[in-house]
Amino acid sequence: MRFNYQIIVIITALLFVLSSSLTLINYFASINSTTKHLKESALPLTVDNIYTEIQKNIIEPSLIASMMSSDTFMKDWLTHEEDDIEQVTRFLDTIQNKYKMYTTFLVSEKSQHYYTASGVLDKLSADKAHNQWYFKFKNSSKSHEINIDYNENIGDSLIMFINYKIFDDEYHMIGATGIGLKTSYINEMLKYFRLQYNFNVYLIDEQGEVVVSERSVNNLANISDISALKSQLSNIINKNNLLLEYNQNNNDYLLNAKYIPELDLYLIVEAKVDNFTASVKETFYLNVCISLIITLLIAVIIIFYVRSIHNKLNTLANTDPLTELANRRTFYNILEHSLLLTLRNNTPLSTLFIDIDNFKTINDTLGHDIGDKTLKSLAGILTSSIRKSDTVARWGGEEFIILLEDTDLAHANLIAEQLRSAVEKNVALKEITNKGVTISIGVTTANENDTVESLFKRIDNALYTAKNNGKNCIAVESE
Ligand SMILES: Nc1nc2c(ncn2[C@@H]2O[C@H](COP(=O)(O)OP(=O)(O)OP(=O)(O)O)[C@@H](O)[C@H]2O)c(=O)[nH]1
Repeated sequence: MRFNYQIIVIITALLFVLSSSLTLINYFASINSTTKHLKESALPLTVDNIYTEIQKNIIEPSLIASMMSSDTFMKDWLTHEEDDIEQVTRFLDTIQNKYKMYTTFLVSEKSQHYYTASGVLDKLSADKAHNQWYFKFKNSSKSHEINIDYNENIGDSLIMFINYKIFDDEYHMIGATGIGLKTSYINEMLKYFRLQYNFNVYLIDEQGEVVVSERSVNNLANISDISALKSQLSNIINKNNLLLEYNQNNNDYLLNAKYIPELDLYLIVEAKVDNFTASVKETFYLNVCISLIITLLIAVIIIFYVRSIHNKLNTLANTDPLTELANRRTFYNILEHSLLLTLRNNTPLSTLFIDIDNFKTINDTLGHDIGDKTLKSLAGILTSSIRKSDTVARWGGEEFIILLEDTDLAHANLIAEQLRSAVEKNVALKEITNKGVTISIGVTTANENDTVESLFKRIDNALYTAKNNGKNCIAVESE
């Protein structure tokens, strides 16, 4: 019986396909739920959180600047010849310290003086490059603006200015005031959003220009520079709380835009989908490896288990359970093969057919167990008496058969006689049966025309003759 590996391969493949399919289904379900969670919950919630943070960090300064611009003291001071500078510097200093601003300032349209908490810092001139912001702002229609700029009078760091125009009662612009925040502080805030929520956060104006962003991480100048978003600018501007999906450089992004009226800017919160599905992908690869290992382990266990059953069945099918000798079927196959080899190699092949004399009497007088013991003991004697290359089998009942390879009739006769004598004298058999056991043996040798059947017929005749000749003897049936 040959071991069939094909079925093991099919079972292993089926197991692998099954576990891989489940892992794949699980993977796509996880990706879907992660993306859904991102779209429907994480992103909108984060936008609200960030909006609150921005309110705290930018809107509050913006309100302070707005409050400064409408302060009556400021208006009065500007319209009354700017006579007591100390008064205005104290005002600017109080606001700066109270709200922990980096700087506070006031520009007088009339004198073109730039005041800070330390006094007059500069005299503005349209010719000076770093004063250009004021003249642009003055000429714009905006009442306030956010301007990120250097101010060489304050220091070399980049500062975010929140500028508000000051109007008199006739709505003439009489100056500008506001506060300055260090952009490193804004950078820290945006960096916090990125690290805390894994989102890229920035603020754009109506033209799509990026007004506030985390420098060194986000170098985007205008949202239209993202080709996938070029056509979406009007949607971002017109629809509040817009959710967009786009692909840039083979990466999927989700973008949520929200208008912040206090700043007149649009908050953009952008999520790279891969950043959120990376752990799902890692889990997927891990699951594939685990299912592969488990499938292989199951395959190995199946192979070992099926092989052991297969071996047991093989043994059961080919051996006699009582004596553990080859059974009739096995012997038949071996004989068939040996006959072919004999013909081909022209070597002699002999067989001995052995029958225990009066075995029925042993069973009847001493019982079946003793009969079994006698059979086992005789099997041991026969096996140990022949060469390893020869075959001994239990033919059935109390009959045994021996195949003697490369043995002619004379030699087979000699071996038969030795066996007969050894059994007759065997002490163990005498102990088992009290009076000992004898056997009759039929001997023959194969000729070139022999088939398994013709050889059996001859050897059976030989045994019959031996029995008829009085048992405990050998009879030869020549070829
Ligand atoms: N204990 C035992 N007895 C068996 C087994 N197989 C066959 N027998 C018995 O062997 C006996 C064979 O009896 P017979 O065929 O009459 O042969 P015999 O008594 O040896 O007589 P001769 O062959 O003429 O010497 C029968 O009683 C069977 O029941 C077995 O496995 N165990």
